[in-house]
Amino acid sequence: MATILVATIVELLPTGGSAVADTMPSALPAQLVQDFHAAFGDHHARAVHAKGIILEGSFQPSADGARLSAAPLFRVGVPVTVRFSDFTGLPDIPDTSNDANPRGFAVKFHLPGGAPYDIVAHSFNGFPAATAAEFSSLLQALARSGPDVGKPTPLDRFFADHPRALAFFTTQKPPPESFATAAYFGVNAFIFTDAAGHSQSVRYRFVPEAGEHYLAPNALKARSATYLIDEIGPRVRAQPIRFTWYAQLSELSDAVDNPSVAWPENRRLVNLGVITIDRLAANVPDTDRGLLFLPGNLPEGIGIADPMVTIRNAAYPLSFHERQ
Ligand code: HEM
Repeated sequence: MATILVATIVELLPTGGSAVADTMPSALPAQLVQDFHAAFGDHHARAVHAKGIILEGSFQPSADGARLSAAPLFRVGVPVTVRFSDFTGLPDIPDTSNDANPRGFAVKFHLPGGAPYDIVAHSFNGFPAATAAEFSSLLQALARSGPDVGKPTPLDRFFADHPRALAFFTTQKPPPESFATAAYFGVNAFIFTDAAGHSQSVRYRFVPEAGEHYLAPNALKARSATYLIDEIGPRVRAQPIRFTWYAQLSELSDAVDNPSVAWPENRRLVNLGVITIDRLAANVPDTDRGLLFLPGNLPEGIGIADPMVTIRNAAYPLSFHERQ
């Protein structure tokens, strides 16, 4: 049944992986959710980043954030809910697995008045595909490349034509010591508009106050399949976990619609403020099931620069409804 559905949707899709495809409100979001299921199985959980843990805290803005965007968020501290996660749609993926990279970091800012603002980031400064349509092709190649498939697999062929996808899967950092010791990247670009109406494209990054620490192979061997989930509770009870949130400012030559290319490291980073995580949430199935982070939930003063965000924003609720 699922195969027939996917085949039908594939016929409806525009061919190729152009940015134009990402602006179309086509069947692509539904296709992408099916692609995740084909690649990872459907476990009645998040289609991807299925394994995770929820914590609570607050955001305190910096003065520089308010200069860059008129968003009220940068004028007042607000509570946040965050969820750290492992990659793939496998709810029981071992935290020690390399396939669990990149790790996820999603933040929900509880703004005054109740309007939501969400950021959904991961621990790699880039993405394996330039557009959502290209990402769909990658997931389909992955799904068709099981251990019994002869070489070159569809994934090998995809990598041969898409070196950035190969780099994504082969240059991840080792598993982190803790979810609190990885840096996270927003990857897609957004537009900040200041009080005078001046606009600037930015990409987000979250830098851990505890420093970045990753596990050497020997140390990893001693860790359990749930070491990240087990570690974060005692850590946050002992002391708050902090991340500084930065906006990386684009320059004219930086593409805002291709998250597979990281912007040069010499681009200016503006400190937007600090996220302080100070307690575990009630990590019961109802809480996790009811939590939806939407990358297109934006406050006034922040807009979408990368069309991939629009497709993501349509795909996440489909997965959310499936897992109710
Ligand atoms: C076309 C590109 C993408 C698609 C189609 C996609 C799709 C999805 C879907 C369907 C979910 C599950 C939503 C839910 O059930 O609540 C999800 C979750 C997630 N995605 Fe994406 N995603 C894309 C790009 C990205 C990018 C660029 C990042 C990181 C920069 C990212 C990071 C995450 C994370 C961390 C979660 C877990 C959120 C949570 O904790 O609830 N995704 N994605």
